[in-house]
Amino acid sequence: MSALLEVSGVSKSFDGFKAIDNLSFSIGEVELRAVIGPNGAGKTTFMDLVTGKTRPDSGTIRYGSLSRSLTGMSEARIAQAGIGRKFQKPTVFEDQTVVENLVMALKSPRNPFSVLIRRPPQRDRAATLAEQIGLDDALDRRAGELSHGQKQWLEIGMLLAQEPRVLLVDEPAAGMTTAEREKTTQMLVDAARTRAVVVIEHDMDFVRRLNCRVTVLHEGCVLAEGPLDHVCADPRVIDVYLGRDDDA
Ligand SMILES: Nc1ncnc2c1ncn2[C@@H]1O[C@H](COP(=O)(O)OP(=O)(O)OP(=O)(O)O)[C@@H](O)[C@H]1O
Repeated sequence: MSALLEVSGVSKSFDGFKAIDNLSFSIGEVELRAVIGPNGAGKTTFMDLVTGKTRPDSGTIRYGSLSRSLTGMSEARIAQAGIGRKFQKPTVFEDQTVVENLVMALKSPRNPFSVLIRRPPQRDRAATLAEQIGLDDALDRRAGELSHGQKQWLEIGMLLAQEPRVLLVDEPAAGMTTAEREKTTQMLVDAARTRAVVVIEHDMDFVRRLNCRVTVLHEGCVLAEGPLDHVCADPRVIDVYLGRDDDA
């Protein structure tokens, strides 16, 4: 499997504290990966480094066919290059409808007025995305009226509209009902059929349903990696993560 994203020997300290410590991590072109680990393990900082929000002190992050490292690029340029990120809190345009949100997010052309003049290809593409995220019966509803779970799906749809090659998703299941979690699992599994999807999650039932390779981070580096049952049986993982009631 060829790597789409390759993090090599990356370190990042905050005020002398090593949040990421010589981290090496790679993900394939088409892959679903869960990243788990105790609080403070460096999961969010890892995503901040990949998206350019935070600059590494050392190491390289290579992506796709780009010959240069992502580490010198701006956040906007990294996003344009095909790395999308979903934060924990949904950020949708509450006053716009579902279809308007999706049309605005479409890769090109980025023109909100196309919704008003109902340019068919864009509306059609938005409707297809709405179907993918289970909101096809809510196309003309204001995003502000949606439930928390539906807003999360809308944001996933808006990210998919950008046609990312890598999608980074931070704790998608937080605050969702069981039914919403199951739907979200399916959405991420489907999204990973054509791209790389990396999911940070604490909910182990959710991770189990993703049925994918798991990377366990601890103190800023990879503690274990492999199928969920394999990493869950690792005494080091039990010791630092699963065995601790406050983290599991
Ligand atoms: N901007 C920052 N300034 C100072 N310290 C930071 C900063 N960002 C992260 N850290 C520290 O780096 C460490 C790793 O934090 P990070 O948020 O990446 O962990 P995490 O694995 O995502 O944790 P959680 O599961 O609680 O979200 C923590 O000790 C955190 O306090």
